[in-house]
Formats: sequence, structure tokens, C-alpha cells
Amino acid sequence: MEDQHPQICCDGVSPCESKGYSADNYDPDAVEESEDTVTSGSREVSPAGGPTLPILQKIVDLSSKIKVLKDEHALVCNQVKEIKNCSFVEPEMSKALQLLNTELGTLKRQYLEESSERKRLYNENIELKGNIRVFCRCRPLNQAEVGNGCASVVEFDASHDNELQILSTDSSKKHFKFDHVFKPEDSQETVFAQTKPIVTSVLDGYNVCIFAYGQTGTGKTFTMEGTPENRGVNYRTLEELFRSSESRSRLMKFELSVSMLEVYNEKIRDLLVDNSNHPPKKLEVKQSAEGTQEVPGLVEAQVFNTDEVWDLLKRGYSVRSVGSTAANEQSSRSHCLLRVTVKGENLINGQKTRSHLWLVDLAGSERVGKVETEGERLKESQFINKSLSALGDVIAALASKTSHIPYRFSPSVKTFCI
Ligand SMILES: Nc1ncnc2c1ncn2[C@@H]1O[C@H](COP(=O)(O)OP(=O)(O)OP(=O)(O)O)[C@@H](O)[C@H]1O
Repeated sequence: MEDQHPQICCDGVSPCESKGYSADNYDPDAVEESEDTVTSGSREVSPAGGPTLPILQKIVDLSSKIKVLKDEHALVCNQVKEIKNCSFVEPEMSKALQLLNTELGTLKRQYLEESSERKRLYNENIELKGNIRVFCRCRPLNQAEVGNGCASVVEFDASHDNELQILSTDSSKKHFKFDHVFKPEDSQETVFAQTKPIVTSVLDGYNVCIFAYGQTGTGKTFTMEGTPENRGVNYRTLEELFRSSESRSRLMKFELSVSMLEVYNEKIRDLLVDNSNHPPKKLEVKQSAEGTQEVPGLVEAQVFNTDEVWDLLKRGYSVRSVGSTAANEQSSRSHCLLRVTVKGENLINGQKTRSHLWLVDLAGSERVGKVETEGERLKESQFINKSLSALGDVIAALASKTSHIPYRFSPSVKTFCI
């Protein structure tokens, strides 16, 4: 019977050292495969009557493939056994979870420490540059000025972007220094780039205020409001606040709301209320129980995106008191104040902040005689000048760090200092 089995070579044994199957080296997979290969293949018979060398080689190859597969199978079986053994998996998993939680806690703590350090350094840097900063922007000559043959009396120093000189009528030059000077060709974007770092401090919980101050017709409203095609500081600020708050959204949740008011002839008027059908509500600055200055009854509209902001700003600008003067066709006759309230909540430690950003377009300072004002315009000018002079006193007192700051001298100034 033994002789009926074909003699095959395997395990690297050479044909001349061939051996037959026995009960000890029997491999059912290998035999099945071998038999199939030998019986179904075109039988090539060696001169001695056994299979030829190519077939033997195929069998050798298949045998080693089967061995590899068997080893892999044994490995997978062991893995399945391990997975089925829950008493092994659960403690391992809860240990891993515990480790991950500890690591997460450490990372959170480090993140909080890093972000409060960032906040401290950022705002320290702002303070080092000066808590009160003054920029000067010179507008280009307008068509009327060009038509009248006017020439610019402002000279800029190319090597100092914080200085300018004014040519006086007697040909002498007056030298002025600011924190930065913007030239007539500087865009709205360039102007905003300088204010942006201060603006983002409000997200860190600091109160910030930006005033546009200057003679009538010099470009205050253009700088703060801008035009739909060329938007100013107000819109760009809110755009930046949305962008910045989004980029911090993994750590902080922010809520932004907007109020708009004007101080006209020393009276406060809410610009977000439609007063067309009834007399405007009387608004006043009052001290709250917490000691902060508030305007009770002032509309505070929550905003979620820049489209909503633009709609609100347009609404407010459209009802602002403007009039035509000799110096400016569309002169603002009131101080316009845009207040952005930022409420922040730290999502990790629950700490809350509330801060205000005031963006103020002051009415133009003017020499009453020069702008030929009379009647209602004259009364407006007197109020404007009185409040601006009171504001000048407050800023001078703040800058010289005197103990008494004359906030209460004018209702407008009281409003600016809320
Ligand atoms: N940087 C500028 N580039 C181009 N045009 C400007 C610039 N600044 C101001 N203007 C234009 O000059 C005119 C007067 O500007 P604006 O109304 O902003 O002055 P203002 O200082 O707000 O005046 P007022 O105090 O009378 O309200 C406007 O037509 C405005 O578009």
C-alpha cells in the first residue's frame, strides 16, 4: 500500500532524499492540497513513474503557504480568546481611561495657565505702548479744496511715521508728534490695523474706548462709520471681534451685543429705537448698585453675525442728527456712541467677564464764526464746544494722573465715561 502514495519532496529536502508520508508527519491540509494538485493537474510522470520536479516545487510552495496561514490562524484564535475574556478587558480599559482623564486634567490646567499668561503679556504690552494713545489721520484734499486751488499745508517725515509739520501762514512750521500718523493715501484697512490690537483686549475683559476727535469736516465720521464700500473702524471692529471670539471658542464662549446712542444738545437719545411716532424716551446716566455707570432703558441688541451688525449700524446712522454747515455738507451735530458689550464665559473654569468697548464719533470742534452758524446750528455748536472742552479737561486729568477727574461737568462727558 505504501508504494501507492506518490513520493513527494517537501521541507527543502532534495528529490534524492525524498521521504514518504507517515502517521507522524501527516498534514490533512497539505495532503488535500497535494492530492488535488497531483490528481487534477496534468500528470507529468518522471522516468521512475513519480511526479515531475515543477509539480513538486508547487507542492512545496503551497505547503509553506499553508503553514503561514495556520500560524496566523492560531494567532487570531488567541486574540479572540483574549477579547472574549472580559475580566481582562474591563480593568485594562478603566485603567487606560483613568490615565487619559489625568492627562486631560493636566492639559486643561496647562492650557488655562498658558492662556492667562498670554492675556497678561498681551495686555501688559498694550499698557507699555500707552493706555491712552493718540493717532492723527489727515484726509486728502476734497474736490472743493482742489477746485479752489488749495494746497496741502501738512508735511510728513518719511523716516518718522509718528510726526508731521504744519505750515503756518507766516511760513513757519509747527511740529507735532503722535503715536502714529496716517497719511491721506492710507486706507481704512491701514487705520484699523493700528486699532485692532486694542480692540481685542475687550475679549480679555478690559474696557476700551476709541474717540474720533477733530475739526468739522476732517473725516471723523468717514473713519468711524465709513461707507458701504469702504467700511470704517466700527464695522471692522465687530467683524474682528466675531473672528477672534470664534478662534477662542474652544476655551471661551462670548456673547456680543450692541447699543447706539447720541448726545445731542446734551441730551441722550437711543439710536436703536424708532422715535418717529412718539417723543423720544428721556435717558440719563445713573449709578448702579454695583457702582458702575449705566443708562437704564438703553436698547442692547444681541448680535450673532456681521450682517446683523451692519443692519443695526445702518439703522442707527440713519437717525443720527446731521445738518449742513459751511464746513461740511453732512455735518454730525451730535456725539455718536456705539457701545459693544462683550460677555465672556471660560468653558473650563466657568469664570465670567463683562466688558465694554466704546466707539465714539464726536461732533466736530469748530470756531463758531468760521462756520457761519446761527439759530439752531449756533445753539448746537455751543453745546458741542462746551462738551468737547469738558472732555479735553477729563483726558488731560487722566493723562496727568491727578486725583480729581472732572467727569460730572457735562452730561456728554458723563456718558463717555460710563
Ligand atoms: N480719508 C478720507 N478719504 C477720502 N475721503 C474722506 C476721508 N476723510 C474724509 N473724507 C470725506 O470728507 C468729507 C467730510 O468727512 P466727514 O463727514 O467724515 O467729516 P467729520 O469730521 O465727521 O465732520 P463733522 O464733524 O462735520 O461731522 C466726507 O465727504 C468724507 O467722505
